[in-house]
Amino acid sequence: MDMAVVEISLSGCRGLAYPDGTSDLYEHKRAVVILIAIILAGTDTSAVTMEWAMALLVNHPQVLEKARAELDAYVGQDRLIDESDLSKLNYLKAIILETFRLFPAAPLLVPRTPSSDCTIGGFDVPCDTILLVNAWAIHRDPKVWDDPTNFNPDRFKNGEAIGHMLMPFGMGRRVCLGSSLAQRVVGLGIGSLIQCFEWERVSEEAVDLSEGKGLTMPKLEPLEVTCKARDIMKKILPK
Ligand code: HEM
Repeated sequence: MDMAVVEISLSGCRGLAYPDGTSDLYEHKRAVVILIAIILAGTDTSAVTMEWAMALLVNHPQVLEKARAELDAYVGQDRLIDESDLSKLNYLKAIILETFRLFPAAPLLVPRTPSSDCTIGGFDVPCDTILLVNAWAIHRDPKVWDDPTNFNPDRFKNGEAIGHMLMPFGMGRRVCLGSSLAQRVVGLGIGSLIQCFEWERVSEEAVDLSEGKGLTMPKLEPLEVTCKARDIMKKILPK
């Protein structure tokens, strides 16, 4: 298909315009729906994950310190973390995996319906039953994880997720198509926050990690923290 111009307007569809002057309203609608799905599925999920990661880090200053040391060793204080650095930052990757484990942004994944009668885990499931996969519970199952409620990035050696029990992006045919982008966005976001600022809780009390309600899983109380710019900020901000 030739390149086409998608014109999105609040008032509705204007058509998908091809270079040869033709247009296609149906294709246009499909393109808009896909774009909206990507924006909806891709923004809040990543933002919520970064908030959980920061909440966990200020509650575990020794983990934050170790992540800062890794960033200072591999990236330094003269330039901002870049996408190409992420593959070397194993501890940062482990922090993000551990955040995904404890607080998956889509805890029930996306509902499934079997197209024929089947058996799942010993249960007879009739065709068209709506099934929910509770990734949140699987991620905290003591049969699968040691000390499951403890935030311990070291369980992901070399920043690698082992096995199939970590499923923040779902699994199978309908797996999240933005998972690679999301891991980079969250990695760069959290990495630059750690590199550029010193973070602390607003009080001695640990940040409350209760979950709120929502399509994605937000913190019940929005995160409040204090931050102080590190020296790198003087170098990277325009004079
Ligand atoms: C931390 C960030 C993200 C998390 C935790 C996340 C999680 C998920 C999960 C659990 C699913 C359902 C998969 C399943 O049921 O097997 C999903 C689907 C999807 N995600 Fe993500 N996602 C994230 C970021 C993104 C981004 C950045 C994009 C796009 C740019 C995106 C686009 C989508 C789309 C389009 C689907 C539907 C796929 C389908 O039904 O075929 N997601 N995501």
